[in-house]
Amino acid sequence: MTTIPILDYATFSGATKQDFVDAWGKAARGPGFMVVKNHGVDPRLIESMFAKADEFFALPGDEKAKISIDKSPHNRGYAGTGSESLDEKSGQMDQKEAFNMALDLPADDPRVIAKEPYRGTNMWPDVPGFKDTFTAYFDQVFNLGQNLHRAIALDLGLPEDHFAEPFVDSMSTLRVLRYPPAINPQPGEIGAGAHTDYGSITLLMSDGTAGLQVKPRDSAEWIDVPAVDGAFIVNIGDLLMRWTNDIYVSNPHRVLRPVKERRSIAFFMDPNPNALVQALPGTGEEKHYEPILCHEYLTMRLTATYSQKAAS
Ligand SMILES: O=C(O)CCC(=O)C(=O)O
Ligand SMILES: [Fe+2]
Repeated sequence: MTTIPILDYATFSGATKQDFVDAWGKAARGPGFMVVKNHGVDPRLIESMFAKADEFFALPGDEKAKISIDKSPHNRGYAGTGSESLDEKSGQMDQKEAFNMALDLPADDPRVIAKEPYRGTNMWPDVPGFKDTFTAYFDQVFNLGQNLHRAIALDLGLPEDHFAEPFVDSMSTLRVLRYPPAINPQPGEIGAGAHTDYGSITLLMSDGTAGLQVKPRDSAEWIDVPAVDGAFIVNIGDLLMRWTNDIYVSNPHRVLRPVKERRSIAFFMDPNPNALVQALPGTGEEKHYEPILCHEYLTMRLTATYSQKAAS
């Protein structure tokens, strides 16, 4: 039976640094999911994130619709309940609402003017302190993610700063999610359909309400991902699986419809849109994937997620 390991980030220094790297490597090759505690992200900031997300989700529908993701070519803004299907084959729309933000570039940035993929400005709701809280959280979690990529590099026998460059001006996305409670949930009813994440790693903070499950590729069973108070759930995404030529595993996961409201904060750590993701040195002679640009891969996956709406 697969278990989701708990890693202590405080050990990633000094005499115990290699222990953390080894624990990371084992988790990344196995379930592809781990709990990371003592991560250094300010607990008061996490609390503020949930508070600001609650204020936002409580706004009237027409207020949230003003910043609809449909108006953004850059995957930003508000996605309403029933607008996404992470499991395109299920025929079910996800029962969740969400708000996304990413690197904010001014309208006169040459990359915005040139209409480079995923380069643009955020759409903010009219909630006092929302932008500052989200921006501060984005920065702290991105910093943690960069440090975790140092552990990844060491585990793969690469220079510790190997991943610094591909994450300059990254297209990482911060997303808050709210799953409304099911009045009378039926077996198999989902909040978020089975899927793998698209990027490098995801750092997820939940409010502790159960529902997230993972199905390791070698398992027929869905396993509950434990909610450890204040800790991040970190999982491997598809681009890191491609980068490591399948040494690391990006595993399918889903969220069951909760009986009480559930909120989570996902930080999808994705490289620079123009980063070329191809098998890293030392990951084997036989290449399992064609090299792909980060933005090409993301567009392919996001199009599938939203296409159900057009079809329905
Ligand atoms: O809300 C969660 O716990 C997980 C959400 C998720 O897997 C996703 O948005 O990719
Ligand atoms: Fe996910």
